Amino acid sequence: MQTITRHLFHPHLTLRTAQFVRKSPFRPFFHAFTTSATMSTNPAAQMDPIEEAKKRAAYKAVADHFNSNMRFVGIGSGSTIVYGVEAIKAHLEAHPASEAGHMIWFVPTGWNSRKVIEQAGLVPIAFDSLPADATLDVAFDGADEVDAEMNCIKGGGACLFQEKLVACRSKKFVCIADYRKNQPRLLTKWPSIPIEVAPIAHATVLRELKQLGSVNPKLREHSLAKTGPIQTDQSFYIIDAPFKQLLTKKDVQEGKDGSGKDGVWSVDALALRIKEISGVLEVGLFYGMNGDEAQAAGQQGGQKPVAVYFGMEDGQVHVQTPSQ
Ligand SMILES: O=C[C@H](O)[C@H](O)[C@H](O)COP(=O)(O)O
Repeated sequence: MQTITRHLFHPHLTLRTAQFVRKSPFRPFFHAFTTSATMSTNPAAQMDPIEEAKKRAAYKAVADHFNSNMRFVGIGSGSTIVYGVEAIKAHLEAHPASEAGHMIWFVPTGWNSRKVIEQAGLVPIAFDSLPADATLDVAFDGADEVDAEMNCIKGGGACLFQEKLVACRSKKFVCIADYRKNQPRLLTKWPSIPIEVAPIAHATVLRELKQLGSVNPKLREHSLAKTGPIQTDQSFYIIDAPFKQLLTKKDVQEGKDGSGKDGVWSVDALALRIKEISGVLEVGLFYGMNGDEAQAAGQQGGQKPVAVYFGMEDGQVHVQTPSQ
């Protein structure tokens, strides 16, 4: 963890890191890094309870879903996944993959994710360098909010497009989060849906989102306004679109209308509708099938996690699976 923190404050990265920290959705990333640094340099210091919750969840998720025989492992983005990489590194120190006669390639979901992989001494492989027939054994990633049906909002750190590519190329996406993310419906505590858009199309996408019922969707900008919009790893923009709380499948089965009337949408209907807008690269709603369901249907992987590990306030880890 010390090396990760040192790397983030390396002079070459100062500007990018500072930009990363300033805007609010990225602050938790910075918080995790600084808190972790405090933890590792001052053993007497108390760890932030939220960071403790993330760490416990990450270690349990890795213990349950990672092993040294794996070949390709996806690594998501954000403050929580840092603990997942820490847990993987610890596992590999005790059970080296070389003893199993091979190496493990770690597939990042963006620039920051790749740096976390590298600083842990693990070996990254770019998504587009994967062998054509390779399916990832597992992908670990965080989320901004998770509903009762394990739909997720992602993209608070602007990495949703590559995260979705990696999740859909993995046998299973395992989500790691703290208790604040565990909500009955999406958009309960997390305020908006991140949407990655082509810069030239941002104004028309904003207009269409308003027509779909989004109240005051905004282009995500650096807090220093003159530095302009945040750019993703694809050099695209992010729009944060608030909507009314999203209905689950169960809500719809019980007769609620999630077709967009009066701005009330179900997760699936809204995700599909937003994806239809010209200029949208990807929407930060992870929904539909999980990896197990996708493989049973002859596909590679799914957007939804097969399990969500929530670090709870009481020190426990709650594991949510589709059967619950
Ligand atoms: O774009 C960022 C990703 O979707 C993150 O996985 C998500 O924002 C959760 O981040 P954190 O672990 O920092 O809460």
